Amino acid sequence: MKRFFKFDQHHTSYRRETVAGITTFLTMAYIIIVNPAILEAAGIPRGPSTTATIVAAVFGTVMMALYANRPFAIAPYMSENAFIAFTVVKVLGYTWQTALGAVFVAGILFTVLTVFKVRSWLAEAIPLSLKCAFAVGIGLFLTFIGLNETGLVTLGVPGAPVKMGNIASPSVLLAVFGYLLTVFLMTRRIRGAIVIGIVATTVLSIACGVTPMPKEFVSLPPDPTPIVGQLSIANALDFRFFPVVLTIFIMAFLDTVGTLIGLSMRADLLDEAGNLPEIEKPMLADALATTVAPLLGTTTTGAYIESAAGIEEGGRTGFTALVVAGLFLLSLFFSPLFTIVPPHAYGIALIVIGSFMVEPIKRIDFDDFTELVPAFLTIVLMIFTYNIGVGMSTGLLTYPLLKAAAGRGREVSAGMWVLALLAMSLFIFFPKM
Ligand SMILES: Nc1nc2[nH]cnc2c(=O)[nH]1
Repeated sequence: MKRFFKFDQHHTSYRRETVAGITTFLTMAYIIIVNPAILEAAGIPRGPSTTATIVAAVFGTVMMALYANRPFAIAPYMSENAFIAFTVVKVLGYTWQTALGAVFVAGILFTVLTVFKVRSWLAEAIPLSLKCAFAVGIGLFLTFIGLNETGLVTLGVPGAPVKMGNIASPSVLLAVFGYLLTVFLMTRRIRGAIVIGIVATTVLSIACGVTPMPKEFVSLPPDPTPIVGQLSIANALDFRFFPVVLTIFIMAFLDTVGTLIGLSMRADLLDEAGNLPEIEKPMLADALATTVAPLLGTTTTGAYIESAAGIEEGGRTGFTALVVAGLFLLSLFFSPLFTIVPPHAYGIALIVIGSFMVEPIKRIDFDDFTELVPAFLTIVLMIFTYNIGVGMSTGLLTYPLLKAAAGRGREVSAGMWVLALLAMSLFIFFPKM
């Protein structure tokens, strides 16, 4: 087993990988509740949707573990479920069956492009400054999500979109306690600091009566058959639906590429040229997960930014992903237990991870405007539009344009121009709200 997962090459151990897997799982377990809750707005029934969410995560993450041997977890994307529920179904008026058809078409397209190595060719065309910006932007985006989940930052007033939360409320105080505990443990270099922080905060929260004790610990998974195989591929292929299919495709395409590169940078898995060796493998795991998810009755599924939590705990191989998949599988039967972890407990991990993920900012050339500006726009738009795809698209579009404007167009590779075109089409076709 150790040889299969190449533990020696990655200087890792069962203990470290297991702690990493538990950490990543606890950081992303919210998806078991949140994904079905969001998709209910699209009309997908919550019970079957919970089972579909878990099974999609297990499928993708097992592929990532056993085929790609990378410490990345896979689950349905939050940016995409919201886009599908609120924009495609609620605003544009399509059925969820048609929307899932679009996800399936995008998944097939991903798979074909991955098999023909087009995706890895494009990923390798991205310059180092943008790759660093992806990692930094994702880190700060995670922090922003964490600050919001813990209640430290809340929705603002007109003219000031965010404001400080109520720091006297018990849940916010618990989050502050959990955060300080976690960073203290990290300063003392204690492995598992993030898990300890999450679990200690959850236990204290239950003890203080802020989080209710679950009424039961074991439950049978809801029957998913009402939504399995209900997607409508024929409707999704209607040419009037093309902008939606393209948007789903581009958003997921850029998100996955950026996430894989950003996480790999943090895990020190990139080679000297800044590329991830055998990147086709995690990409194929991700592409197949996106293809299978709509068949199960859920939305675009891909490599999760929360995997950064396990990477911080030292997770380097597919064994970390295998632990995550195993815990997701268990959650099919123990969901009341796993889902008690409140947002003010898992949010802590997201804030902590952000502080590590900003490190590559020092590799961005601040003295060269043609490198600095696209990287800067990537980072700030990722956070302030609350959309990884928009930040990346802006960086990918402005990079070649600024190089050309500076008379340095020759520094831009062919693949980068293709990405710029893809990025531009996101802005053209992104359905207007
Ligand atoms: N990469 C990525 N990770 C996520 N984790 C939760 N939602 C998302 C998402 O939309 N993209």
